[in-house]
Amino acid sequence: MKDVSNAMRAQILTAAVPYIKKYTDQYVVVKYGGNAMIDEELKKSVMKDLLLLQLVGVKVVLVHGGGPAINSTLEAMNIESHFANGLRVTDEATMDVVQMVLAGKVNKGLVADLTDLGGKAIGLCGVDGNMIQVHKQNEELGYVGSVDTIDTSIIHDVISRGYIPVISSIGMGADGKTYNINADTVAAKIAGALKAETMVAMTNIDGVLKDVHDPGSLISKITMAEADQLKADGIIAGGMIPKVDCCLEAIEAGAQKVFIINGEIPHAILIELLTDEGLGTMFVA
Ligand SMILES: Nc1ncnc2c1ncn2[C@@H]1O[C@H](COP(=O)(O)OP(=O)(O)O)[C@@H](O)[C@H]1O
Ligand SMILES: CC(=O)N[C@@H](CCC(=O)OP(=O)(O)O)C(=O)O
Repeated sequence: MKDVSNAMRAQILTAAVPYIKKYTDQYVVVKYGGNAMIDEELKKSVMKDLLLLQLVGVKVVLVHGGGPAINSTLEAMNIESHFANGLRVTDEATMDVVQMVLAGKVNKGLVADLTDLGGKAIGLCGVDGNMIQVHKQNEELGYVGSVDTIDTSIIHDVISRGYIPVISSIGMGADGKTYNINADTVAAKIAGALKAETMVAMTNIDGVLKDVHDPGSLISKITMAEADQLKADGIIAGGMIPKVDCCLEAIEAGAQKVFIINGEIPHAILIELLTDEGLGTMFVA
């Protein structure tokens, strides 16, 4: 019995070799957030997958959100949450909480998980090293930043030293203030700035669906024109709109492989990248 399972394990590992070769030395920007990040065990399993990718030579960049964690902290502090077009209206008090939760609790939690699993990770936000420079998107949204430039030098440094950069979506304004940015947007901008070949957005749904209530209606491959049509038809709605927009932006910036996958499926990222079996939605030009 033991021999059979060992043989099977070896078969699975060697079957991944041609896929691994495709990604070796390539940047893979992973956006991880939302509800897919809530389950602690699942989170550890995702971190293990990222470490495996790093071990086989992939330059992993982890960009994280944490919307649900911000919501629950705001609620505990009796601060109301408001959103406009999927973006959090961020006054000064809300910004303090966003920074505390994202750059503190969530970021350090992910770094701790990666470290505990034997990996090497450095937690950063866009304020560190003035990495993500922003301007105020508009007055109505308050401290929400629109990205002007990304300085990738610190990302290169961290990766060259063998660490996974773990980046939270907070930017630095020319006015000396810190700004809240949607984490999908940060992932797409970083993918563009790094000229990454691959971006993977992990969420809590299988990908883009023709009918949001029917998991069988998954669209495995979607072009930019098709995505625009589905948005116009109201089929891509809510939180999926900014996510799809960011995927399209990554494609426009030159990424070849852009996916939305369900982070709640165990080892979804390994299955998507290292097997023939496409799990989620792949974006193509
Ligand atoms: N056509 C669609 N296909 C899939 N999900 C959709 C679609 N339209 C709207 N959605 C919604 O978008 C949500 C994903 O966005 P969001 O919750 O903001 O993700 P995250 O928190 O991971 O960033 C899904 O859970 C789903 O409810
Ligand atoms: C401006 C804005 O909306 N920022 C987001 C940042 C976190 C995020 O994007 O988290 P998820 O990826 O988990 O949704 C927020 O405050 O919720």
